Amino acid sequence: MTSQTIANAPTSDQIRRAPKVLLHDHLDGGLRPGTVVDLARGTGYADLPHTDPDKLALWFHQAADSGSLERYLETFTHTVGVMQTRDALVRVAAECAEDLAEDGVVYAEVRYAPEQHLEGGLTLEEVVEAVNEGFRQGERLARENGHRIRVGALLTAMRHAARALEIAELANAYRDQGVVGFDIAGAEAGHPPTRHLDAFEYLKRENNHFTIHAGEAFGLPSIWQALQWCGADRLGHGVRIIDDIQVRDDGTVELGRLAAYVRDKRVPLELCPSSNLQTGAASSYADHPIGLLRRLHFRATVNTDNRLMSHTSMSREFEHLVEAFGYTLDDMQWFTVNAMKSAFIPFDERLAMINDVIKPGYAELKSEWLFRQTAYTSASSLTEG
Ligand SMILES: O=c1[nH]cnc2c1ncn2[C@H]1C[C@H](O)[C@@H](CO)O1
Ligand SMILES: [Zn+2]
Repeated sequence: MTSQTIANAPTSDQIRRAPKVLLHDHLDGGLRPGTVVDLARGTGYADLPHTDPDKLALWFHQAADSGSLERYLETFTHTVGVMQTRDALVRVAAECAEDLAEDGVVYAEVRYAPEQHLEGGLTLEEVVEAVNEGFRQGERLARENGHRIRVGALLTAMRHAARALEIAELANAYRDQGVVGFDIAGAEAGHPPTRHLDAFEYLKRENNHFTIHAGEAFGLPSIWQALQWCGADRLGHGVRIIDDIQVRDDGTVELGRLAAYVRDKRVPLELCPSSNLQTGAASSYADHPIGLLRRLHFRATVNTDNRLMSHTSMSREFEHLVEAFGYTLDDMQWFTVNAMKSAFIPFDERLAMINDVIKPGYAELKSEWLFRQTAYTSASSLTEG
């Protein structure tokens, strides 16, 4: 790396303080390890592989590091297992909002599957209300600690199950009460999103928004179905769109019809680099398709997916990308504005976040960098003179 790129690289502290926007984060993939242990004790959940929080954190990370989406998803048995009571859901949601705010996230859409939290006798509505209460509590606590964050919920239906329409109706019912959209997740191979067309058609008739996990473990057909059959507003991951992009030896690039459609229509890609490394969708940060997709000006965004399983945060994701691609604060701002433009809240609110929070935040950090640069230049000219 040249001294120029080192001087331009944001520091860890700047990355953390930079305003960030997160569109793809699973509530049941982001618990604090200590909270999993506490909740298991409190609710009588006896199946945790460890009761020491550090050992448990390592277990989640290693077990998820399997190279297969199916095995990665098995680890959720334990987090979902301890999220079956109202108090547990409120606590997990509040801590999620606090942790994201502490990490410099100013806007987040956090998803979870209500149908997976009914074992303790809660109704779907009670699940949504508990999580909403937790998010509001976390936003308040964050504000008391000097951070501002807004968190919206996405309701996920599991693609192997048959409750998508019911969950879509639930998302619509809570639309103006903290729920901003709908998603489907779960193992991709063998579970095409077209099985849930009734849910997507219902949401379209209601002028509502949805994203679909597609193009993660399975390639282009899954992305094509999500967009052209189901009408997804965004792609959860979508990273395999790279299979429709040809880079020739002379550096020229050719987009296939689907990749061209995704770029032309500005379809947001909710890219999750660390998660992709764990499930085998990419082999290293430096080889992750995000580098090419950013260069080609796709509507790429950076996301965490599952902070517990991937031992990550938004700041960590950006640190990896800064190291792999030499990204600067300008690149971070580009990804952040892309994400804010792609959020499911109304246009005027997205615009206000961009103009009043994101741009001023980056301008402030860049001005710090300018002063650092002046100090660096005058110090080196003194030594050289
Ligand atoms: O990366 C993912 N791909 C597909 N499904 C996922 C991913 N991460 C989490 N999930 C599943 C497991 C969770 O229990 C569910 C709802 O958050 O969504
Ligand atoms: Zn996901």
